[in-house]
Amino acid sequence: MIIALGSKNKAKLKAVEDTIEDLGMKASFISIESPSGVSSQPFSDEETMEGAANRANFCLQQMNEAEIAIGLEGGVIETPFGLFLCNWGALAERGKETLFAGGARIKLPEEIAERLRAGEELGPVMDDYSESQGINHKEGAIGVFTHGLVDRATMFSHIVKLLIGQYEKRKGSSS
Ligand SMILES: O=P(O)(O)OP(=O)(O)OP(=O)(O)OC[C@H]1O[C@@H](n2cnc3c(O)ncnc32)[C@H](O)[C@@H]1O
Repeated sequence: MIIALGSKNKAKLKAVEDTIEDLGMKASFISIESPSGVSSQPFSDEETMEGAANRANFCLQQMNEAEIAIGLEGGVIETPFGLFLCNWGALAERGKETLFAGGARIKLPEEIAERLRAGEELGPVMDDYSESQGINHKEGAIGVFTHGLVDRATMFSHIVKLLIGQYEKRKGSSS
């Protein structure tokens, strides 16, 4: 079985690799850059979900050899308690309804939230905050603000498991 991923982001690649290994799946995976079709900093669950679904569907269209394609998208969501990280995954399969799964959420510190509300993107803001480069490919904001206990790859691997689990359940139900 071939699984396609609609991104070249290292944390997302690791999440899919780790999941295939953890689940002992007989699967190989390929990845291509896929457009999200939403703003570069999604600001709601709906926009983040749409980005994930667009990436998965684009990827499946481009990759004929793939049975399923996964799109993973990061965003933020405004709540009465502050601005929270939100992450979504979508799994596309030919002729079937797209499956969705959401990831863990944590509140962003107000100094980060204010910069996002003013129009900046989380990736560069996190690099600036951490005095590092490419945090979105490494531990991510979730890793930085959980003292490394849950990094971006771990958070996304949970989403990928939720997607593969729903896919397997659907496959089992229809056979
Ligand atoms: O290559 P792609 O797949 O586009 O990965 P990305 O990290 O650049 O893009 P996302 O669509 O996942 O995230 C949207 C924006 O939010 C940033 N972002 C999201 N989650 C983040 C996190 O946990 N840490 C740092 N930046 C994050 C990211 O860098 C983008 O600027």
